[in-house]
Amino acid sequence: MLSRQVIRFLLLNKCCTRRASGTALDFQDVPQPKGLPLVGTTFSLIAAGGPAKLHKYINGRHEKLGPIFKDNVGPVTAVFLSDPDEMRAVFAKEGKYPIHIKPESWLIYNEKFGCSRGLFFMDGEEWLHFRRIMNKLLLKGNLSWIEDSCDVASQLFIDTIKANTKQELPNVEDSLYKWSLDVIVSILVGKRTYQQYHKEMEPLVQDLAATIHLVFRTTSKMQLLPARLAEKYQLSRWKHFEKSVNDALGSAYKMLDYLQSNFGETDGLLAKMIHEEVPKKELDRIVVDLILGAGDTTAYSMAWILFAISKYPEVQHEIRRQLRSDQNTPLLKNVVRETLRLYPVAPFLTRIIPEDVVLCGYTIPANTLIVMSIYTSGRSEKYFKNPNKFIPDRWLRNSSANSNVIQQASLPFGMGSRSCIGKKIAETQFQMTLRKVVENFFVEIKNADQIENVMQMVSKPSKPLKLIFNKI
Ligand code: HEM
Repeated sequence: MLSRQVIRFLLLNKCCTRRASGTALDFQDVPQPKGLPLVGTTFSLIAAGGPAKLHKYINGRHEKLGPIFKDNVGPVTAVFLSDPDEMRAVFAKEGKYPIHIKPESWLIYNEKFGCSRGLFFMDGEEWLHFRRIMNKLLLKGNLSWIEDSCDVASQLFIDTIKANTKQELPNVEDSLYKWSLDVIVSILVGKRTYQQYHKEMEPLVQDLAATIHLVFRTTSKMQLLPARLAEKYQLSRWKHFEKSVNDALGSAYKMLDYLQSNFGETDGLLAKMIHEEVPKKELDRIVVDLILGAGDTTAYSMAWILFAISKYPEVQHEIRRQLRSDQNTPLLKNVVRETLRLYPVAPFLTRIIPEDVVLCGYTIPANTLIVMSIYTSGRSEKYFKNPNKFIPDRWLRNSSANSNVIQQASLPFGMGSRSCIGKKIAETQFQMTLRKVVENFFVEIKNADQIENVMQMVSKPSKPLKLIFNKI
């Protein structure tokens, strides 16, 4: 019998040969798991642990079927892809207005309440217009103002920890949600204003953190249900979801109104958007969605970073040692990269390509849903030596720890013109907070062995982390 690795090697080689000879196979030949018509493998997914295990379930499918397979997700046929080179081919064909899918429950909510939303929900010319403005403000040029804002917010987090040293930090998740919202509000109004007024804003930030935290729980509970039916029959899950979104949008708009009426003219993002003449209505939509988009992604990524450095204490010691001689040590950046490779909070990226595209040697018809398995590519043996090990130095140029690492094999923020607009904010806040944590504390974890990676809209630790911050 052929081993799994041999089968994978043959599949990969077959892809390359077909691509080189220019003879693509038909869509119907794309490998497919056995499943019931219509529901596809939904039942196998439930048996494998439900949506919480989706990334691992799809990873298992890739191990069996190779870098490409197709499967029914409910009534839709999707193509799953895990090879980084083939993903690059998808982004190369995504065109001027890349299309990604949005959670059905959110689309129904937006439709029901006539809710216009920010960048993630925009499409076509409208998306491109506002995306260009936001690229200029958040991804290009001098971004030292972002560092300044992250500095204030990460210091607030350190102060929270200082009040809880030598004992388990209670409600780590809540503290991290609060920290992620401190960052985004500080970005909106600028460092000086946030430094001066954060105490006054505290109840609003706490309220935001709580309501946004809840929305992600209720959205993930909608994952396996057909949202339209759940709404039509007013199932309790739908009702909880609808209420939580009302509350979260309500508190985000309340915060925005407060910031605009008091601090609209400061040196933060709000003032920069006004300067770029973003109309009030669109400014509100975009900013509210930045607030919502920042919450869970950064809170759980930071949780994974704390998990990683407490599980690998030698990494903590090394960061501290390197910081003494080089404040700009690449190790901070590489710890963040390595954490996001192993624990990407968004383990899948989606695209719908408006023309036929050849992937792994198969012709994929226009408008097919393509799901890129970032969790699987980030743990690919082809690109990462000892893929399941946490080795931050593998990202060093000319690293002996890993000579064949390539950027596109780990895409936590996506790729191309529709990649994450909050990437620089997130990277800056992680590095800055990590630096401050390591400079002030030695972090221990009491339950590392019990922590699994589960999906609840984003991938997160299965249990609250039991972290102890020892002052140094
Ligand atoms: C670890 C942190 C984060 C991760 C891993 C992450 C991941 C992603 C990914 C993968 C996408 C691309 C989706 C696609 O290609 O279709 C995306 C888009 C987006 N992200 Fe993030 N994100 C993070 C933090 C943030 C933050 C801090 C903000 C807000 C300040 C934010 C706001 C957005 C928005 C608005 C979009 C939609 C962009 C568009 O459609 O043009 N994200 N994010």
